[in-house]
Amino acid sequence: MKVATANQMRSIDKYCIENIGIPGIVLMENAALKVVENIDKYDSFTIVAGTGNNGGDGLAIARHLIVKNKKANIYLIGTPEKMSKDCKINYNILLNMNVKINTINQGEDLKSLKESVSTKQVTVDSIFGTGLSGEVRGIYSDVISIINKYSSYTVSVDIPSGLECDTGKVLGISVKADKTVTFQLNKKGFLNPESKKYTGKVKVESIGIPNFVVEKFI
Ligand SMILES: NC(=O)C1=CN([C@@H]2O[C@H](COP(=O)(O)OP(=O)(O)OC[C@H]3O[C@@H](n4cnc5c(N)ncnc54)[C@H](O)[C@@H]3O)[C@@H](O)[C@H]2O)[C@H](O)CC1
Ligand SMILES: [K+]
Repeated sequence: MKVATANQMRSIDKYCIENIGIPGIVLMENAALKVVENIDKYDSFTIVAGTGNNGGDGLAIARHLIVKNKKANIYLIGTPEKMSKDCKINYNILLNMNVKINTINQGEDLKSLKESVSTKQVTVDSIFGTGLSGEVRGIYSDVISIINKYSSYTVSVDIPSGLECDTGKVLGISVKADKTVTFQLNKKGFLNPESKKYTGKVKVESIGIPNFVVEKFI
């Protein structure tokens, strides 16, 4: 099975968008729908989103769950100003749908997150993906601790947040997922036996990237 590094995934993404003309938001929507396919047998969710494209995936997942009349509590770590372009698109769609988005800035907000993670069936981890760089600290570390302590079933989007894509090493702290839905290709870090504690079962899902593009970079 082919495996990819973070840089290879970024190059594949870039080529799709710039040379083939598949907009990033289309890849993000495909990614979100594949995660929803893997979790839609459940009824209640806590979605924890960062401000990069991994977070954007999570916000799109939340939208599809809401449209399916599932109970979905959304928690955003970071400010809308920091959002990537495609994350912001999905954020604005939810605002236009009058969906409540809880922001986690300080300790007080963590109580609400703990309550949701403890009572909903599934926690969706869409904090960091291939863009994680450097140690996870502060509020991000607090959030991951809460997920690991109180979530009964955790699904990580693309990569458990806190796990380094290329090595499978934990950068300070990582989500311990029951399942990881990773996009298009398995990740090099998942070959590290130590990563199994954090990825749980790995499901590789195509997100509509043509094979010839993958073969160009892998
Ligand atoms: N072709 C594909 O595979 C697709 C993947 N998608 C998703 O996009 C992410 C990668 O998105 P990116 O914006 O590059 O990065 P992340 O969202 O993973 O995180 C970046 C985000 O986090 C901040 N950050 C990074 N390190 C730290 C840290 N140590 N502490 C705090 N904050 C940190 C950074 O500033 C950014 O804000 C990929 O994993 C997939 O989920 C696309 O959606 C579809 C195509
Ligand atoms: K993640």
